[in-house]
Amino acid sequence: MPGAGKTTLGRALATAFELPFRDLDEEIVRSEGRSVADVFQADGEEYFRRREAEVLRVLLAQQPRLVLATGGGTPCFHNNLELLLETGLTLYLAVPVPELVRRLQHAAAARPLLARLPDAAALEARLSETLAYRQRFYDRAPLRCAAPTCTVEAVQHLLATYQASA
Ligand SMILES: Nc1ncnc2c1ncn2[C@@H]1O[C@H](COP(=O)(O)OP(=O)(O)O)[C@@H](O)[C@H]1O
Ligand SMILES: O=C(O)C1=C[C@@H](OP(=O)(O)O)[C@@H](O)[C@H](O)C1
Ligand SMILES: [Mg+2]
Repeated sequence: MPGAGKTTLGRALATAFELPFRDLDEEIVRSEGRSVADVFQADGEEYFRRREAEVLRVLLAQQPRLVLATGGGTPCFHNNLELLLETGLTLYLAVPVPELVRRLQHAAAARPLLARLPDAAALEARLSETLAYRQRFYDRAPLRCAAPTCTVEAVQHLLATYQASA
């Protein structure tokens, strides 16, 4: 979900694992030469999702070993989840909606699907609806950590347990 901490934790995990880090939104921004908000505004969500799927495929083909922070919607469109499950190890950051609201209420403008909502109650309603639809995708990730313990150390522990059971 937006605000779950994918970009923040992904960067820290990449440092800890000494792997390159990429943020899919940043790759789209680089490829498009404009912000995510501008892409949504000028060309709409369908266009953004098409570019998101294309940029994801190019990135994974070019750089198979990396830590990748996706966007919150990435696994829910264009079979991206199947690709992510086949090519890598996916981690779902489960963060309760009220905590997402706390993190995003002053930063929603940069996230077009959450922009222009009148107040925190509307933001909470939008996030709850979005999560209710997306949960089925997020639950397919083999690794999951729940706030407030989505730390580098927690993920290292999760990975060790996962690898020991593989
Ligand atoms: N573990 C955390 N605890 C509290 N705030 C966090 C945490 N991780 C990220 N944040 C804050 O939440 C906001 C969204 O983080 P970000 O990494 O951009 O999330 P995402 O990429 O999932 O949308 C930022 O303001 C960030 O500083
Ligand atoms: O949840 C979503 O559909 C989106 C999340 C955003 O990324 P973050 O999850 O990093 O905010 C970005 O990809 C776009 O605004 C759409
Ligand atoms: Mg992000």
